[in-house]
Amino acid sequence: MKDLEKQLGRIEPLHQEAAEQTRQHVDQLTKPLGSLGRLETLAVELAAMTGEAFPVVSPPGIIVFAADHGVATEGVSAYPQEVTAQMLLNLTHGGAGINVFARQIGALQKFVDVGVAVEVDAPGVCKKRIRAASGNILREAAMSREEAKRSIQIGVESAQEIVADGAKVLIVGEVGIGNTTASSAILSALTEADPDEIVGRGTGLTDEGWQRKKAVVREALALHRPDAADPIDVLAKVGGMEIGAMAGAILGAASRRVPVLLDGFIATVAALLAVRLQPTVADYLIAGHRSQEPGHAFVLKTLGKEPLLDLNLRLGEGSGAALAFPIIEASTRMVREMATFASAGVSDR
Ligand SMILES: Cc1cc2ncn([C@H]3O[C@H](COP(=O)(O)O)[C@@H](O)[C@H]3O)c2cc1C
Ligand SMILES: O=C(O)c1cccnc1
Repeated sequence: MKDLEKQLGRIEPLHQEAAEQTRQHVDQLTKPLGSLGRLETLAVELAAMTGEAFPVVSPPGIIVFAADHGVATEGVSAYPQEVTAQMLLNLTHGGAGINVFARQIGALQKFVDVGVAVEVDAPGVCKKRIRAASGNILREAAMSREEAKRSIQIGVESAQEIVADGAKVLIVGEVGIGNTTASSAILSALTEADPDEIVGRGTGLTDEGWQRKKAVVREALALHRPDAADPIDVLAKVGGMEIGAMAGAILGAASRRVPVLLDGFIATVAALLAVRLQPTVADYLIAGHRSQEPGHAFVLKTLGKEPLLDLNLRLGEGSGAALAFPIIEASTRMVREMATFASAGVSDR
């Protein structure tokens, strides 16, 4: 995507010198060699991403993108479409799960409407509406190619804005009734995964609803035949605007050397889209948690990422990533605040 490259610039390779400096420093801290396990590798990864041997990850920035899905009328979600707009309003009032966890970690928060069916009039909503809900993928494309590109562009810009506001790590989240259906279709299209293996119950479908959802994904893929080698085609035909925006935001953060802490199934499918658009973005991703949605384990494996937490969550909104944030913050505090054997006068081996 040429315009995207122009807008992003290059996503820089990892900073090996900073990583090496951190690795050496971690080995001088007052603890048995390697005893802080994954925290140690995380600290080194964060140095490689940011280019700083003593990285800072606070404050994190959380962007929640909201959009509706035409396919929601096909009985693929346990909840009705109007919940998307209602949850967007709830987010601006600070009452959603992600608001609570965002406050807990002192995060900057941004809520972006990229295509909710009914416009929400609230001062906290950033209005970047592409259209009122995507098309029903059982009958038509989710959106045009131009609209898909626009969703990515909005994501890039939103990330650049929150980074300019001071965010040191990016978390992307979403609300959009029906978006686990769209994410499953994207994942199947990009990886040829069998819908039976990756389609889950989303918000809590009954057995019957779950079977219907699998059939919907299968039929939508058979109708549109998205081109796996063309991520924009996949996004346009079976995706969603908030998923495109999340992919764009992930690219936008990485282009500023800002690490991305991934949430659940939907956010991680967006990350896979981003990786297919620009493979180097993979170096800037940390998996926050593993969601209950079966496709999440699959997409994490495809990306080669091991999640920090496994708490049986299935909420989305960025919630699992926000809950994982204190772990990455701990890794940076370890580097910055622990004494070394030399400074503390503790005997080395
Ligand atoms: C009250 C409520 C709050 C939510 N917050 C996130 N989601 C999550 O559930 C939806 C996806 O699941 P499905 O594909 O089954 O519709 C998305 O809105 C997602 O963000 C919610 C869902 C509900 C009902
Ligand atoms: O894993 C997720 O992100 C998820 C799962 C179910 C419903 N909403 C989000």
